[in-house]
Amino acid sequence: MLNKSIMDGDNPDLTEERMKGAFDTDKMAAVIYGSEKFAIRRREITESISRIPQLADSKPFSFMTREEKISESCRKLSVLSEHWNQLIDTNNEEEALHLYREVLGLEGHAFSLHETMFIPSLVAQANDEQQEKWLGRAKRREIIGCYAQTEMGHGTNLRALETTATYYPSTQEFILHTPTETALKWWPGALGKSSNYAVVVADLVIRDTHYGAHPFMVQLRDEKTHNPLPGITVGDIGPKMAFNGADNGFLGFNQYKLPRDHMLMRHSRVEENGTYTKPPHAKIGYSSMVKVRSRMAMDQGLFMVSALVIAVRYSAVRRQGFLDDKSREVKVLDYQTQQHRLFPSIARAYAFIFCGFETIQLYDQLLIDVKNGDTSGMSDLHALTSGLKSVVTHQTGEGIEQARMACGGHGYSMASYISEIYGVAIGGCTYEGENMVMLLQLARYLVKSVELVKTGKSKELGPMMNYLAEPDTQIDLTSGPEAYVKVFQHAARRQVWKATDKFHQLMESGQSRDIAWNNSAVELTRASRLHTRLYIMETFIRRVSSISDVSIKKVLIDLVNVHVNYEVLDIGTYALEHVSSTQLDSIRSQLYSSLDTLRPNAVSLIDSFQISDMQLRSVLGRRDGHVYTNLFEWAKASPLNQTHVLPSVNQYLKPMMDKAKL
Ligand SMILES: CCCCCCCC/C=C\CCCCCC(=O)SCCNC(=O)CCNC(=O)[C@H](O)C(C)(C)COP(=O)(O)OP(=O)(O)OC[C@H]1O[C@@H](n2cnc3c(N)ncnc32)[C@H](O)[C@@H]1OP(=O)(O)O
Ligand SMILES: Cc1cc2nc3c(=O)[nH]c(=O)nc-3n(C[C@H](O)[C@H](O)[C@H](O)COP(=O)(O)OP(=O)(O)OC[C@H]3O[C@@H](n4cnc5c(N)ncnc54)[C@H](O)[C@@H]3O)c2cc1C
Repeated sequence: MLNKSIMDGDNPDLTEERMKGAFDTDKMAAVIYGSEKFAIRRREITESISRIPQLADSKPFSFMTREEKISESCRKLSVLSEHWNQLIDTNNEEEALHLYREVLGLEGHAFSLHETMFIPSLVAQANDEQQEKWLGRAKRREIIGCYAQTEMGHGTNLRALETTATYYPSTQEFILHTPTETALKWWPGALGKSSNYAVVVADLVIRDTHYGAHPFMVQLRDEKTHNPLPGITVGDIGPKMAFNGADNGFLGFNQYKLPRDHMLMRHSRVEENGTYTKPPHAKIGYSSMVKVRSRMAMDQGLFMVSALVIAVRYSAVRRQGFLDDKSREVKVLDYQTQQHRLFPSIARAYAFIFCGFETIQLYDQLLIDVKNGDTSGMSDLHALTSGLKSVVTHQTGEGIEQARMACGGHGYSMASYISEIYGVAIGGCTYEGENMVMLLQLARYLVKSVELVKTGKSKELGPMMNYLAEPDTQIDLTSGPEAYVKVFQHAARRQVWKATDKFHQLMESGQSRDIAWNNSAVELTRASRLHTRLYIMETFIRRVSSISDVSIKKVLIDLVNVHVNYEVLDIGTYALEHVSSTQLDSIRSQLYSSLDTLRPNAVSLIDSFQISDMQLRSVLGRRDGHVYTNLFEWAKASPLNQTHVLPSVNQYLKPMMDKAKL
């Protein structure tokens, strides 16, 4: 059996799809998740969870209030606490994240930021003694932490954060203070009600000198009563577009005293007498953000996959309209428009996940290098992850929204759960640096790279930048995916140079650097996007070329073909400089035939992600494909259907109708 999801009693339309798949889904899972070992561990963890009934949702999530969602996730966390060690290797971050996704889903919970930013901040920023004191406690979950940086008035411009941490040598303490309303910390996940500790980012002040944003370990609540400590104002910021299982919070300090050794001092130090030692790299304190950005291609890829699992499975059981055979309606997955809506996103999701593996490894390596005193890789990774987080979050949002529309009316129902996936994923366009701002961070790096080429220093170009120094060449589009890489290189190079030239010309015309930058910003963001999409394409092709299993490689090459054709057409306006409109027509034909080629493997390609029904929380995306019966059951469970006559009918509608009858 090639597709391991085939089960007796499943919807025959889905079974038929799974029989058509030309590759082994377990083998594909090993490729997706980086190793056979981890793919097996994922399945084992999912299987073990299913044997603990208390970890199941106590009722459909979509019918829960915000308070119920928060209470439900806390209940499950307490059940999990009895099983951590038997379920996962607690030192393995990927296993922990898989466990969280399976049991708690994506709407957030008390530990939302604990694993993703609080512990990583301690790992990267705390010195050995501080790690000794707090890291073990955090890992054992004796304390719950979050990452409190953004303020009501400033998120993007970290240099303008208003919260101060003023050091007094006489008492060897910092005083944390919130000088204005806009200085209130605002947004941190799990801050409002759950966390009792936070890594707080504040402006370090010593003897009236401001040293800028630095991280501090701060206790917020009493460990026995969970009440806020004196001098601390903390609470929930209210409901959000999605992610409402998380208590994103506000936080204010009123002259709150903090011992000297609570500043995280791996890289910068304040001595007892107030002497300040600066870090080896000015932006080293930003590392927790780079850590999350380096994960975002993977995490967003998985968000997009969840929506695609739902849309592709549903499209294989939804029958509507006719093609040749007028005796039976077709699966909507057979329509070219449906395939065009979904398959390029499947390709992007695979590509994002392969990029994600690469950037996660790059971050882990950087962490080791920085510990050994080598900060030289920081700029490269900052530039790469800034562009990548911006492109993947935007394209993931587009892909999920198309997946929702591909499910027709039922996609709009919470029964599909796609709107929740969209709401959570789209937050990624904003958190960890607003997308435009991060594209402009990459643009700084691109402009500097062009300046190196212009001044004859091409040898100093960073990784992935050599193409900026290369001349345009003839492109032979029949020579395979590499030709499409060339098209992207041409388009990205041209746009990067064009934007840089514009910026330089504006400065030469007398504009200040900042004004010239602002007046070139749209062109600069375009350059960043093209450069990043080139990186994604190259990584995808490189990863697929490295695969040895013949059947897996074949279907992934089909997927690469969908990707490269779609991507080049999508940047048609830039590509036109290098590709004729006749060539674009031929790319269009190739795209349509590559959709056709991929069609028999569509369900197996998304089954390979092995996302459980528990995690998916979608009636439309059920693995067994029994959509209609369960849709009716789901609707019957609506709180509105627990009584025939609602109180509001008796109170308002009936009297109104009765009055109208008189
Ligand atoms: C459990 C399952 C997991 C799945 C996921 C579930 C979903 C999770 C849901 C929710 C999680 C939410 C987590 C979100 C948490 C947050 O949002 S935390 C807050 C994040 N905040 C930001 O990202 C703020 C963005 N702003 C910045 O990063 C900076 O202000 C800035 C980089 C935009 C500017 O910094 P500034 O200090 O003003 O520097 P510049 O003058 O612009 O640049 C000077 C040079 O420094 C270089 N640089 C900047 N940053 C870095 C860095 N990190 N590393 C290396 N270098 C850096 C910059 O490129 C400049 O270099 P040049 O001078 O050479 O050009
Ligand atoms: C779901 C979610 C979870 C979050 N979790 C956390 C958390 O755990 N901890 C935490 O500290 N924070 C958290 N945040 C806050 C988040 O990091 C910030 O909202 C984010 O960094 C954007 O900053 P901002 O809100 O100040 O946006 P703004 O900077 O105010 O953005 C508004 C507009 O201004 C534009 N803009 C701003 N500056 C520039 C510029 N220099 N050039 C061009 N355009 C510019 C932006 O592009 C955008 O269009 C979270 C946010 C969300 C939505």
